Amino acid sequence: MSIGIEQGTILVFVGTSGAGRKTIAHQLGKELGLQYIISHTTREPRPHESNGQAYYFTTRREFIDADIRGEFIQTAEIDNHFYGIKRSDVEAAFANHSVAYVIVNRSGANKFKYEFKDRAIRLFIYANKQLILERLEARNVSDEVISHYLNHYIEEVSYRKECEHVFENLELAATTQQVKDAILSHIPATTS
Ligand SMILES: Nc1ncnc2c1ncn2[C@@H]1O[C@H](COP(=O)(O)OP(=O)(O)OP(=O)(O)O)[C@@H](O)[C@H]1O
Ligand SMILES: Nc1nc2c(ncn2[C@@H]2O[C@H](COP(=O)(O)O)[C@@H](O)[C@H]2O)c(=O)[nH]1
Repeated sequence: MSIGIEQGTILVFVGTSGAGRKTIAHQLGKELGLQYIISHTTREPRPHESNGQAYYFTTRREFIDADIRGEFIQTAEIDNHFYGIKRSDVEAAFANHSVAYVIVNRSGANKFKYEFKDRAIRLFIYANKQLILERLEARNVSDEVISHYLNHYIEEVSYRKECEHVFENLELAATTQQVKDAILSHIPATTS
């Protein structure tokens, strides 16, 4: 069944980098049958990231050309890298799903809210800076990535007041359940 971009609901996972957005979003994506809309980026893949899974990795030239052709629904420049989600990927997601999700920063969340209005549900997930640092160090994440995460902390954390739902991710299973309950308050349990 084709829902179309005009009727689909978009879940916008936003928050402080490293707080657990990806872990929670993908877990619930699997459980609830939600379609992930993958971003395009010009940054280098990190260890364990493959093309078409975490991101579509692309060159600056390709990204700029696609942007000039008006292919992106939104773009952001973060730490000298471009990120964006293509309108065609959003349309493809809603061709056979009524609910899809994205994982973006605050400017991306604002853009989806502007485009989808009440059909955009912003789920803000955060943890305190010290906790993020400890979790990332425990996972042997590089110093460069850690400082990239923490440099944007203040800018991102202040966005929580504008979001429909806010979660502090202390205990993973409990937070995942809270996010699930919030999602199910907007959509039926079977979505695809
Ligand atoms: N409640 C939790 N307790 C301990 N570790 C957690 C918890 N939630 C997530 N983590 C771990 O924290 C790390 C960061 O999580 P994740 O990659 O999901 O964050 P993120 O917010 O999506 O970050 P980004 O998108 O900026 O990379 C992962 O190693 C994940 O397993
Ligand atoms: N506005 C957008 N933000 C995006 C997009 N894709 C990812 N992101 C956010 O960028 C930062 C950095 O991500 P990282 O993977 O390089 O650490 C993070 O907050 C992402 O959620 C996008 O298409 N648009």
